[in-house]
Amino acid sequence: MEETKSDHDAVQQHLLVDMDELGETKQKLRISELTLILDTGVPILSDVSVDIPNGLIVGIIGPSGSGKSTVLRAMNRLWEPPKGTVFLDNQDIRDLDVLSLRRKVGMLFQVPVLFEGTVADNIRYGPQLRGKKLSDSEVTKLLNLADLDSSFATKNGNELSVGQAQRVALARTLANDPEVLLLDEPTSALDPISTQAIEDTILKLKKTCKLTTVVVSHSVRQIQRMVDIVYLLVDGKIVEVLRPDRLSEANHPMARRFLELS
Ligand SMILES: Nc1ncnc2c1ncn2[C@@H]1O[C@H](COP(=O)(O)OP(=O)(O)OP(=O)(O)O)[C@@H](O)[C@H]1O
Repeated sequence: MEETKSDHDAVQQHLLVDMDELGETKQKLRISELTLILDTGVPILSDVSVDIPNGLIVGIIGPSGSGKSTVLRAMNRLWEPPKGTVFLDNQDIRDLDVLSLRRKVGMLFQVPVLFEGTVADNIRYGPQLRGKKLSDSEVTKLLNLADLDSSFATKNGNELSVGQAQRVALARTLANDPEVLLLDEPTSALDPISTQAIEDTILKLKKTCKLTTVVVSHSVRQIQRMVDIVYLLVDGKIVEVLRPDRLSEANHPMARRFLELS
């Protein structure tokens, strides 16, 4: 059945989240009625609206294939959303230079891919594109932020575990001084220790830098540990918006099933 504007409003009104209660009302990023229908006529996203308040961590969860990554990729134009659907600080991201958008809205993927060269080369890469050379102490600071010590700077990517490589990828993203961080199942390939290091870093960045973060995760536990607001996506539609401590109050049958099985 097609979702209408009033269905969307109903979802929003049903919110168990009071944005004022969360203390931040300014929207850093906003997705408004985003729809993707493939040429074959298959709908992938239907009228998806997501508010991402400044300085908070927003989670997007839902069954496999529900469209979570597509929503995330729209936020830094890895998938080009239609005009008038995604806004950063109230500016349509389609009107922004794509490279500067991706610097402001950094992304971390499920599996880290490091460039050839040392860890320090990787971390220096982004700033270098803008003509800035990070000093050794700046590289160390970024490594420390991602819970790695300075000895990693001279290592090569192929000497690292996946967990360490993911932390380097995080440090590399942070080197661009992003305003928003997009995390696409950032710890699903990692052991519990590396998972905790990534989660702790994100929580620290929220506290110290008020970094706005959007995380797609299959782990309900991770969502409960990290996020302020949870959007539940089912079959390309936002069906619930909840606080992480109130996930059990989800009404949508598919959302309930997903949460029970997770
Ligand atoms: N440009 C595209 N062309 C064809 N199919 C697409 C395109 N973009 C997304 N899809 C399809 O849309 C659906 C949603 O994909 P997406 O990766 O966003 O879901 P997901 O919720 O992140 O899934 P998972 O949890 O398994 O990673 C999938 O069936 C995918 O194959």
